Amino acid sequence: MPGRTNFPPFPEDMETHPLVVVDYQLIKAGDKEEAEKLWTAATQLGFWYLKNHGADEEVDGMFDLGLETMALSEAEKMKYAETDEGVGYKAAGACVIDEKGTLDVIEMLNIAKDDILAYPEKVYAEYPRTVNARMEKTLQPFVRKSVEVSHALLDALSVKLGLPKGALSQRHKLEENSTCNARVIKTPPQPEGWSEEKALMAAHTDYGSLTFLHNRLGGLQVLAPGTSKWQYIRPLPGHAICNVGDSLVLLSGGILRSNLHRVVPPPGEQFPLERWSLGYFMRPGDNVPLRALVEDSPMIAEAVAKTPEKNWDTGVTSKEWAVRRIMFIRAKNFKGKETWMASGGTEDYKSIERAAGKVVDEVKA
Ligand SMILES: O=C(O)CCC(=O)C(=O)O
Ligand SMILES: [Fe+2]
Repeated sequence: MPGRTNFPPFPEDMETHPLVVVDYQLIKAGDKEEAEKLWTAATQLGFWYLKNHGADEEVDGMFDLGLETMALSEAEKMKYAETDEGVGYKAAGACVIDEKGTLDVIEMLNIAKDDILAYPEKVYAEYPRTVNARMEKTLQPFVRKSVEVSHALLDALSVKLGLPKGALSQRHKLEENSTCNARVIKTPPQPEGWSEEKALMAAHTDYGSLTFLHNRLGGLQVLAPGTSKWQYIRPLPGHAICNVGDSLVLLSGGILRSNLHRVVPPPGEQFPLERWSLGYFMRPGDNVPLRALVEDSPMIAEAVAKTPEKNWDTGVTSKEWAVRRIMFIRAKNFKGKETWMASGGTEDYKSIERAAGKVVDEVKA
C-alpha cells in the first residue's frame, strides 16, 4: 500500500511547523510536567504529537480496512453512501471545498462509534462487508484504544482548566450516543500538478472535541496563529497527531484552541503517491449543550467575561452543531456562499483569505 509502510521520506529541507511532543504514558500516570506540555500545546496551537499511545497495531489494521474498502467497486461503496449525518462512504465530489462550490476529490469512510460498539446490532447504518469483517478485530479495539487515550487527555485538560477531573470526560461518555467516528481518508495523486488555491481538504477546524490522527505521508498543513502562510506538519513514525476541535473551544470559553488546518498533496518525492490517513474523532455526547462551563470553573468564567463579543452559548447541542456542519458541506445541499458559510465552525475566514493572498478589509470583512 503506497503511503503505509513503504514510501519515500518527507523532504528533510521542507519548512514545517514544529509541534510539542506529548508522552501519553506520562499523561496517563498523572505527570505534572507532561500535563503542562499538553496545556501549552492545547492552548497555543491546538495541535501536538502524541507518542507512546500504544495504538500502532490497531492503526495498522485501520489502514488495511481502508485499503480493502476503497478497493471495492464504486457501485458497491455507493450502497453505503454517507448520510446527511456524516455516516458511511463519502465519494469523491460529494462535498464542496469552497464558496464557489468546487467539488472535493477525496474519498472518505466514516464509521460511527455507536455502530462499531453495537455491532452486529445497527444504530445508524449498514457498512460494506470489508468493514463488517473488521468490526471486532480492528474497529472495536481501535475505538477502545482511541477513547482511552482521548479520555486521559480530556482529564488532564479538565484539571488544568480548573474543572473537576471528570468534567470533560463525563460529557464524552462511551455509552452515550454521539457523532464520534472512526474515519479513513484516501487522497488521490494530482498528476496535473497542484496550485495553492486548491486544497484537497478545505481549510477547517474540527467540530468535535479531540482528533487522534494518524498520518504516514505529509499533506496536513496548519495556519498557525499570527502567521499568513500554511505550513506542513511533518509526519513522525509512531507519533499520532492530536488536535483540539470546536466543541472543546466552546466548553472552555475559548481557552483551548482549535486551529485551522487543511490537506494538500504530500511534498517532494511523496507527491505522486496516493495519500492515506485516518483518525478517531471524539465528540461530546449528542445532548451535550455547546456552551462554556462557566459555573464549573472560575478560569472559564473569567475567560468568558473577558470576551463579551463572542458567543459562548451557541444554544445548540453537540449533535445539532455537527449535523449543521456536515449537512452544509455536502455538494447536494450547496446553494452558494450562504450554504458554504453555514458549514463553518469557529474558522477565522479572514486569516484564510490573508494566507491566500487576498486583501482583507478588516472593517467590512
Ligand atoms: O488527513 C489528514 O491529515 C487530516 C484530516 C482532517 O483534518 C480531518 O479529517 O478532519
Ligand atoms: Fe480536520
